[in-house]
Amino acid sequence: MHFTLQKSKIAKQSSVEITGSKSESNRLLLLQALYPEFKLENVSNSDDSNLMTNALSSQSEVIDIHHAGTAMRFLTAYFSIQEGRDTILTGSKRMKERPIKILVEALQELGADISYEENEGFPPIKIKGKKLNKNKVSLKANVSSQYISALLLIASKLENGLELTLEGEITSIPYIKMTLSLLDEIGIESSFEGNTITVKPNTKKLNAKTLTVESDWSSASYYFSIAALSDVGTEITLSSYKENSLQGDSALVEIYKHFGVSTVFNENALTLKKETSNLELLTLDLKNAPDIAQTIAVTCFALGMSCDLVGLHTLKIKETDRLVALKTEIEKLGGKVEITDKSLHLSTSIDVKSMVSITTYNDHRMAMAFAPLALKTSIIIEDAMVVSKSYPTFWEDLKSIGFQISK
Ligand SMILES: O=C(O)C1=C[C@@H](OP(=O)(O)O)[C@@H](O)[C@H](O)C1
Ligand SMILES: C=C(OP(=O)(O)O)C(=O)O
Repeated sequence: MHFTLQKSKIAKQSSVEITGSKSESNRLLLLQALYPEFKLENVSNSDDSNLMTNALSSQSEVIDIHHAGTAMRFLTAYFSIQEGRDTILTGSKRMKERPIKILVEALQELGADISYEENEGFPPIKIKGKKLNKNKVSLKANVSSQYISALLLIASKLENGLELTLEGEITSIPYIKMTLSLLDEIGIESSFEGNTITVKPNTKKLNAKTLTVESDWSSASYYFSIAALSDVGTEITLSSYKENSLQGDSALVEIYKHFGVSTVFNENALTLKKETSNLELLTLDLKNAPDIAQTIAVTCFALGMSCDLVGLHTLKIKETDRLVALKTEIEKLGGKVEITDKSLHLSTSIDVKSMVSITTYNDHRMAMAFAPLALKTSIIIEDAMVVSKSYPTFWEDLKSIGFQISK
């Protein structure tokens, strides 16, 4: 279904509640399956977290995880240690193109029994759950941190814990640290020194407690963009957020200062305020926050700013090739974009074309990143419900703050 967003203006003050982080939820749901003694609040209502919940309680042999990358990677590790159980993990057409070999080889090295059902190195995979008897493994760390988090999540259930050696430059480090912090919150010990991560084994019951998931910072990014494109003085309040977040995308607070967006924390609420700004060339390395690259590129384009975004080497293997998708769609709107396989350069643009139809390529973040442009011009977002992968109420929330959206 295509949505038309008429050129809109938002209220001077508005507020939006966003549910729990998809990344934190998917980790905690897996940990809860391993350690049922703790409870969760503010779990993400995203499709990807629902798929994770259903997969963890499913008794079927074949589990289809659709487009959910973290769920695919985390469940590969989880089912590898479900002794005596056979599972086939499959997914969407795109999921079958998203590489998993580095994780599969690391698990096989630890003793797992995993084979490919179609193409080597890619889902679907067949996992024969068993006890893993080794505790040391090395893996390449520059392709996806999700492989590393997957291993860390099951590590405490291995007889001797786990010692992981990370090879090469480590990408998306905040996501690895998030995994270790959540292990620490539930009482599992670990250390991360240089390129070695160790996790201690655990056979005890953990102390029962309730963990409240912080709301999703990647979802918040679209409001940072909306604030940046709004009139000076506009305020948007988002909840529930913490000043000391486990989510690397909280770097938005610093990054959006370049666009004249200031932020104030008040208990669990975060208020964004548009101030005046200088529209200078922006250079950013996003290897620690890849999921906000699309938001930032579109904000720059809408404000007529040029930017150099680097550290984008993981974007090609996400829901779509996000570098190619960004170039194609920004150029439809009249922008000029140059890409390599790890960077994007946007030249200053003059006008944003009106009523352009944005293709979203089964990528929730393409739909959400381009939506704020409706503050500048009318725009069509194709296959708009793609947003449910991470943020199902996105369109209702946008309407509630003044966006004019019709089918
Ligand atoms: O661990 C996680 O929750 C995630 C890690 C990142 O992936 P990469 O490490 O593959 O960049 C990020 O892009 C993804 O949306 C969520
Ligand atoms: C890359 C993402 O998700 P995943 O890898 O879990 O599919 C994302 O949400 O932007």
